[in-house]
Amino acid sequence: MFHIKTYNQIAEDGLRRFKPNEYAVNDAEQADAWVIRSHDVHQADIPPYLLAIARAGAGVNNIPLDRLARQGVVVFHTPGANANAVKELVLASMLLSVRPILEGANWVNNHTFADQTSLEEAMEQQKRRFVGSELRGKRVGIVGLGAIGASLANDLLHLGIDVIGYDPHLSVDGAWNISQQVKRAKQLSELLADVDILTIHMPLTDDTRHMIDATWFKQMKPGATVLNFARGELVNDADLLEALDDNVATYITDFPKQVLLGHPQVVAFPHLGASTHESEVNCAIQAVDTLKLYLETGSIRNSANFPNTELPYVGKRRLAVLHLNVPNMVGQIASRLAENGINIDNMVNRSRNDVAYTLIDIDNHKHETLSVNALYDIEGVMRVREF
Ligand SMILES: NC(=O)c1ccc[n+]([C@@H]2O[C@H](COP(=O)([O-])OP(=O)(O)OC[C@H]3O[C@@H](n4cnc5c(N)ncnc54)[C@H](O)[C@@H]3O)[C@@H](O)[C@H]2O)c1
Ligand SMILES: O=C(O)[C@H](O)COP(=O)(O)O
Repeated sequence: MFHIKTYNQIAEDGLRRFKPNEYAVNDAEQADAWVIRSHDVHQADIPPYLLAIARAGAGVNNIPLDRLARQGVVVFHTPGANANAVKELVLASMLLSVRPILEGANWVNNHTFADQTSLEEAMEQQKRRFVGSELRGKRVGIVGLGAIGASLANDLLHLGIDVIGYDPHLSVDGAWNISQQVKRAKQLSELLADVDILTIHMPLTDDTRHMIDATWFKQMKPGATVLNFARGELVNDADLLEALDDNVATYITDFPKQVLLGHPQVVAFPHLGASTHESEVNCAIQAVDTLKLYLETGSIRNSANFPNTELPYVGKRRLAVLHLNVPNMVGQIASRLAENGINIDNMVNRSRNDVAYTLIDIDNHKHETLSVNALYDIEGVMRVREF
């Protein structure tokens, strides 16, 4: 029986995939794994028995990935599972940025009128205040062409928008998802100087924190809009406030900051990007499925801190070893097994940055002689599991 603890609102459709005879959800403090959304793991105590954390969502900046990797805790996330929800909110925000839709709705809802005739007269008189423009023909710059950015780029083309993208780390597979009509900026400056709307879809990391600052804003056209549905900490708020007094007309974000609240040129949503039923279900299902795969077979899919490592589970005795990515680990593991008279039937080893993972299927009938302690004795081994 595995024990699972959840943080935040995780869709029932996902949690139902934990079969009650094999998993207990939120019934014990000592959980083998957590399923979370934006829960801040940086501040959490990580118990030694915790095997994995599954983030039902894309961004993993709320999780100390490297520290957990060195503690042998595998972190999973759900790439792409909420991309459509975010894209649709970004599209809505782009429409809000060119037409004073909210202002018009607020005006009509916040007034009282003597009768229908006076309502209609007031409307006809006032509607000139709410004239906007159209998205068609505008130029949009997208920074980060991953799951959200790529899908957005393709849809914007269908709306008659000129799209230019920038992503220095774009994978070949990622590039295949993007229409050839999306222009590619080789330098960020090519994009910034030229767009009416800039939208940010890159992750928050130590390299990108506060990256969007005066050097970006100063290159932008007067009257430009900036959309940030990625993370608040990507932006230097002081520089943004100066830019709003200068050339940037509007900032629309999913990540409200105290210093920006109430600013007449800022529209902020309470982190609603992934908050659709469809996206919450997608994320929960993907998170639970990858977590179950790991807990039940040792295979790692969609991890954010360990290499993806899959070995079809054929019911043989299996060892799963999380270890540092240093020379001769596989050799030492194989020697220890040989010393115990154990024959390796199948094996896979993958590395990612400082850590690595080795999955070994061994001959069933020899298993009595095995002691995982023999593997823990190897320096650099973080965790050994047996199946
Ligand atoms: N508002 C929300 O509710 C919500 C929902 C999902 C994701 N997000 C945020 O959006 C981010 C992107 O999500 P995604 O699903 O598209 O992730 P993704 O991993 O599919 O795409 C991120 C892209 O950013 C690119 N990138 C990395 N560093 C870059 C840089 N310095 N300049 C330009 N591009 C860079 C990567 O190469 C990648 O293609 C997430 O990391 C998360 O922070 C927010
Ligand atoms: O990175 C993400 O997936 C989003 O920010 C969604 O966060 P949430 O799951 O807390 O809504």
